[in-house]
Amino acid sequence: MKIVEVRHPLIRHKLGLMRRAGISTKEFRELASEIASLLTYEATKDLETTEALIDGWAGPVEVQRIKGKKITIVPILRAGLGMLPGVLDMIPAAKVSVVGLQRDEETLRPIAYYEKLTGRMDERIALIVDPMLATAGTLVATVDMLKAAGCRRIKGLFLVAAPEGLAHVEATHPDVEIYTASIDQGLNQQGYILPGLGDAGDKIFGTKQLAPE
Ligand SMILES: O=P(O)(O)OC[C@H]1O[C@H](OP(=O)(O)OP(=O)(O)O)[C@H](O)[C@@H]1O
Ligand SMILES: O=c1cc[nH]c(=O)[nH]1
Ligand SMILES: [Mg+2]
Repeated sequence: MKIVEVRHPLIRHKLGLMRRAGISTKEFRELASEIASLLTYEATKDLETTEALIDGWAGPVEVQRIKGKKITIVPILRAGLGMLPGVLDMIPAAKVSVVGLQRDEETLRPIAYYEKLTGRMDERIALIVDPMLATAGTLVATVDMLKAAGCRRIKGLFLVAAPEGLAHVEATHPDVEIYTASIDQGLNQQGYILPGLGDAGDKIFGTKQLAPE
């Protein structure tokens, strides 16, 4: 299975800023979006291009264009919305397919509450975006939805991933590619990633903060 921890200095620096206790909503949002742009750059390195002849300023010129039906971005509500602007900065014409899932705080199982996918999913590369890959229950349920809609090429972009979640994805959907800014130490008893970022949804939306244990 392809798992890429993107260890670029800009990403490492920005992720370090995100880990500070007491970070503001504004700063957390900005950094989530900036790292999302950098992860998108890495995750789209293998897109196929095709040549086209166009009228340039000095006459005909051969240029490259991305081939085929292209990409749909799949933000997972809520927290995935925090990465969406950064991904759209890199791929402004992409269709966006939104899914909504929330983890039950007791069982840690995801509850799906929304699904609105764009057309022709079988012809697109899906770029799932979510800041956190913890147990991976949310990602596995999202991939199930996308595959049921015919999607065959799926990549996931995460700010932080836990080894337990990566093992879960590898056991269930080894064809999915994962790009993350960091593979962290692991999960605590409440299913939060350590050292992690805390509750990414709360930090992006300015709702309740996770109290330190
Ligand atoms: O890998 P998992 O164990 O499934 O956990 C990861 C999920 O948990 C968080 O969302 P949350 O359920 O808190 O929803 P929210 O985005 O609405 O806050 C996070 O944004 C992921 O979607
Ligand atoms: O560490 C975690 C795990 C799940 N969801 C979060 O927001 N943070
Ligand atoms: Mg949350």
